[in-house]
Amino acid sequence: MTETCVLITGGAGFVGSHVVVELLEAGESVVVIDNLSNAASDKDNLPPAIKRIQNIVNASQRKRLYFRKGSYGDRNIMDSIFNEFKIKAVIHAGGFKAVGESKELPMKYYKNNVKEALTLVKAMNDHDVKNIIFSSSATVYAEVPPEKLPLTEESPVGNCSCPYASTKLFIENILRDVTVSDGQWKVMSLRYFNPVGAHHSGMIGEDPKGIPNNLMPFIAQVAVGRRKALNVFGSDYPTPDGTGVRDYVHVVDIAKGHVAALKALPNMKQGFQPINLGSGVGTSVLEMVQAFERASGVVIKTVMQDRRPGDVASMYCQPTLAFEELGWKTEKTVDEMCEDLWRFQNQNPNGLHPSGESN
Ligand SMILES: NC(=O)c1ccc[n+]([C@@H]2O[C@H](COP(=O)([O-])OP(=O)(O)OC[C@H]3O[C@@H](n4cnc5c(N)ncnc54)[C@H](O)[C@@H]3O)[C@@H](O)[C@H]2O)c1
Ligand SMILES: CC(=O)N[C@H]1[C@@H](OP(=O)(O)OP(=O)(O)OC[C@H]2O[C@@H](n3ccc(=O)[nH]c3=O)[C@H](O)[C@@H]2O)O[C@H](CO)[C@H](O)[C@@H]1O
Repeated sequence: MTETCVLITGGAGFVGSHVVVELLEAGESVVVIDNLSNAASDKDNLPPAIKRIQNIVNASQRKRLYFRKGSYGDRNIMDSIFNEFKIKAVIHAGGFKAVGESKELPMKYYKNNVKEALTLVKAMNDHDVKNIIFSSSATVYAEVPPEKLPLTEESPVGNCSCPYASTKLFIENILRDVTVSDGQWKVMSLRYFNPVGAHHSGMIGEDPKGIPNNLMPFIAQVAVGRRKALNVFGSDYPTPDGTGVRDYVHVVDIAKGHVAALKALPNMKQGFQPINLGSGVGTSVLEMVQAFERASGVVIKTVMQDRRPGDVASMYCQPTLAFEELGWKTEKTVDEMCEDLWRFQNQNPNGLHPSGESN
């Protein structure tokens, strides 16, 4: 009999790998499609992230995990997956996400994130798979004055600060339009705020290529001795300590949000639903540094710098809709985010690359 599975694109990546663990633990069978464009690979073509997931979960859960190497934009591979398995829903976590690179190479982002996603959606439609959970981002929100915080799903979107952000909004709009044209489609667009941390086991976590752009991987690499000091981008923001404030959320909480979304999908009142995944609490750069120092026992050297172009002073969400619609709220604290990230960084000072080198 054909096995019923959840298909996840980008399942070897940071968020995707944590989602896969939570899905398996929730009893789902899971097919991962990833082209390993931003995930470590091994000679046998089974990426280290997938091997490590196999070690985290138990034997019966391991049997329910399948990996296919390829692009979600490759119609032949997608057809073969939809023919081989009965896919009950797709979690679309694959794609490119580097803000700076997207400004230098916008076409690369529009092709991979938007054009290839069209192929995925068309393949789903042709195989009558009409349930999708999309990895969207808080970056779709337009900048608002501080008095308009927290951001709700009704807050204005658009005016995107970079091509990456535009691709996320394009995909949301495509999916929304598809639900309007065909009432059988159910789409949940999960707008992540700042996912950080790692799995409690220390086996999987964020494995950025080159110099990290984001705060927490950078702090972790300073702590482990790979970088000399953290550049704090801006100390004159209108925030309590002058540094930027964000809504950090543990990646395992984010992953659990996908399991909750999967359960809620069949009972959705409307075809398209954006949902914020955040804690609702803002934490400053210096507060994150202090939390990481507590978790690691390492003093993080900081150097105050000018503001990073495109950054906002403060950004955090109102997460009440996630609780109403999904019964989801964050459970893990900033200290747990730092403790788990530190465990992962300590156990894997050079990331997940099998040769031990940074990828
Ligand atoms: N991590 C964040 O801070 C964050 C915040 C908001 C939204 N998101 C979104 O969440 C998703 C996952 O982010 P992440 O942090 O896990 O990134 P990631 O780069 O670690 O994971 C993405 C995965 O997708 C794969 N991929 C890329 N293009 C592909 C293609 N055409 N076919 C198959 N696989 C492909 C990559 O190899 C990688 O393993 C992305 O869509 C990202 O835009 C991430
Ligand atoms: C402009 C930009 O890149 N935006 C992306 C970044 O948002 P964010 O800017 O929210 O996340 P981030 O981790 O890059 O930065 C968080 C905070 O730390 C500050 N900071 C960051 C790095 C550093 O070396 N020093 C430092 O001070 C930064 O100015 C901000 O105040 O990540 C998000 C995912 O989590 C989304 O992908 C955003 O699109």
